[in-house]
Amino acid sequence: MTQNQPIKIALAGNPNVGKSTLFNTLTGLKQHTGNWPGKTVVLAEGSFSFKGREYTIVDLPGTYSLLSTSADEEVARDFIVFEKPDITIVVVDATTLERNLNLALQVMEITDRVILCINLIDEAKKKGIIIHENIMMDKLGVPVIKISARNKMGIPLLLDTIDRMVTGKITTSPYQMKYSEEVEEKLNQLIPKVEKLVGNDLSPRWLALKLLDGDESILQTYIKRKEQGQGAEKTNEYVR
Ligand SMILES: Nc1nc2c(ncn2[C@@H]2O[C@H](COP(=O)(O)OP(=O)(O)OP(=O)(O)O)[C@@H](O)[C@H]2O)c(=O)[nH]1
Ligand SMILES: [Mg+2]
Repeated sequence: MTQNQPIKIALAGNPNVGKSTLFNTLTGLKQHTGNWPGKTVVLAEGSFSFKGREYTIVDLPGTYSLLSTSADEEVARDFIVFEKPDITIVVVDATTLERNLNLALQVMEITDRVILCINLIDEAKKKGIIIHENIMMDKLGVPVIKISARNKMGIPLLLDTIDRMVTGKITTSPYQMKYSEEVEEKLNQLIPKVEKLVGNDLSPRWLALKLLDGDESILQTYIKRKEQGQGAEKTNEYVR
């Protein structure tokens, strides 16, 4: 992250949680949004500035997981893995928080530069749902911000949190899922080998998990991109 290059932000989240609404709120762009799931199929990129810094922001397709069982999941996952956004904002629906956290935990396995954005807080209030963001923040190890993207509520705090993350005033230590003893043992054997292959390019633990799961697609993509000399700069490839 250098001073004169824009900071890259990715918006990830389940379908229909308000990612595009937040994207429009932040960028002021009039991107068309609708209330049916899976609508975002190509990546839209916008920009904004805050406290003298330029940001680019990419609206990823809505997915329930990053297991690459669908094209959308693969696009979202590959963007986070290979384009390495400086910050990934995971947008979740305050009224279906538990289900949404599945994706958040998966993102947190790939990158530690995560902000959890709990959207539709107005709907949650109507339903009497109370969310203790400080407890969540402690448990998850990343900033947790309550917003209503449509009503532009919580946006100043979100921007401030982005700024403090960029300037290193906030450091994160995302909660890492622990697996069974057997899996953890295999991971311990595999991680040093994976580290030799990918160094710091990808999270070795996450890649080792994928390999244990029988998913070699990320490693193959990594090798292919390496051969083609594609670095983290090639964002435009994904962008409309
Ligand atoms: N009540 C309420 N509705 C919201 C809020 N934010 C977004 N919505 C609505 O939620 C619906 C989905 O919003 P989108 O921004 O299209 O959601 P998305 O996550 O981009 O959806 P996909 O691209 O399909 O994954 C729209 O009808 C929005 O108006 C909010 O803060 N409160
Ligand atoms: Mg959308």
